Amino acid sequence: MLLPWIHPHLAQSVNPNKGRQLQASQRIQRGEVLLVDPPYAIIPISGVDTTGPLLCSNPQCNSPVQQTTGTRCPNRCNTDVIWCNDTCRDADNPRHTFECTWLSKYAASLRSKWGEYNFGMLWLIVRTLSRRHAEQQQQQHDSNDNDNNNGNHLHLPPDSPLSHFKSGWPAIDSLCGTIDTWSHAQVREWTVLVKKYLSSSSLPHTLSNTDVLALICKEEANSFGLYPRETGVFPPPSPAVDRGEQFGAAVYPRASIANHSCCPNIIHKPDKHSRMVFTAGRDIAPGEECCISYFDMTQYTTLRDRRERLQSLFRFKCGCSRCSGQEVEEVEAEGAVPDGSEVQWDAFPGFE
Ligand SMILES: C[S@@+](CC[C@H](N)C(=O)[O-])C[C@H]1O[C@@H](n2cnc3c(N)ncnc32)[C@H](O)[C@@H]1O
Repeated sequence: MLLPWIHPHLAQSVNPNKGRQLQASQRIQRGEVLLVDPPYAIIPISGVDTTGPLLCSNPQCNSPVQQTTGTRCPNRCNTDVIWCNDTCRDADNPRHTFECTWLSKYAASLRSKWGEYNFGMLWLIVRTLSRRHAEQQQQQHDSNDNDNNNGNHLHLPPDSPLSHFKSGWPAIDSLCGTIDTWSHAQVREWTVLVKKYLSSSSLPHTLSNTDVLALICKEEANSFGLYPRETGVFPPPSPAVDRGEQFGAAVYPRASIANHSCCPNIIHKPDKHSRMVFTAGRDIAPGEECCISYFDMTQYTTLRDRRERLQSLFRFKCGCSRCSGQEVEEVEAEGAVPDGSEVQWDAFPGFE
C-alpha cells in the first residue's frame, strides 16, 4: 500500500483570504521532506511521443509502464489503460470495472468531439468516482471497520501528524472550489458534459448531477499536473531549467491544501509512484505559511504573465511579497506614488 507521510512540524490552519493553508508549527530546515501524498485519482497524459511510458492504473502502484511490456485491459477499453503486470491488474479489478464500460463507450467520441483536455478532465472525475466506489465496497466488506475518525481510514495513532489531515473521499469532498468561482460559460459547458457523460445513468455512482458538477469545480481548482522535474525552485536557477513535459494529472487529498506563492518556500515533484513530495526550498520559520508554485516559474516571470496565469486557471490574485514588491516598483516607475502613501496636500490647507 502506498502510504502518506507528513512532517511533524507541518500543520494546517485557515487564512481569512485564502482559506485553508499549510503552516510551519516549528522551524523547518531547507531540504527536509514535508509531505508525501499518494494520489486519490490519477490519469496518464501521453505527450508528443505517444509511444512513451504510461502510468500503471492500479492506485496502489501508479508506476511508469512501457507500452510494449505492460498488461492491457482484455476489453481494450482505452489505449491509455495499462498495468505493470497481471498482479497489478487483478488488484485494480474492483476499481477498473467501474470505469471500463464508460471508457469503451465514450473515450474515443469524447476525445474527438470535446478535445483532449475535456476528455482528461472527465476521466479524472471518473477515476475519482471509481476510487470512491472501491472505497465504499471495501468499507462494506470490512465488518470490523467501526472507523469514524474524521475520514481517516489509515488506523493511525492519535499523535501521528497524519491524524490531523483528512484522507480518502472525505478529504476530496472537502476540497475548495465552488460553482461561483467559474464563469457562467464554463459552468454551462460542464453542466452539458455532466448530463451527457457523467450522470448516474452512465456510471454506477450515487451522486446527483449537481454533486458531480460541484466535484468538477473542486477538481479544477485542486488538480496537479505531473512533471518529471521539480516545480517551485526559487529563485530559479540560471540558466533556467524547466520542469519537463507533463505525464499525468492527479488529485491529492493533502497536497491540495497548499496555497500558491510566486516566491514559494516548498519545491514539489512526484516520486516514482506519483506520490506528491513537498521539500523545503529554504529554511522556514515557525508560523510561516508553506506555499508551492502553481506554475513553472521559468515560464511565467513577469508580474503580468503570472497574474494572467493565476486568474485564468485559478481565479485569484496573488498577494505574495514578490508580487506586492513588483507592483510597487511598477507604480514608482510610472511616476506615481503607491496607494496609501500619497499625500493629499489639499486636505491640509494650512500647510501651503
Ligand atoms: C489548491 S487550493 C489551495 C487550498 C485552499 N486554500 C483550501 O482552502 O482548500 C487553491 C485555491 O486556494 C486559494 N489560493 C491559493 N493560493 C492563493 C493565494 N496566493 N492568494 C489567494 N488565494 C489563494 C484559491 O482560492 C485557489 O483557487
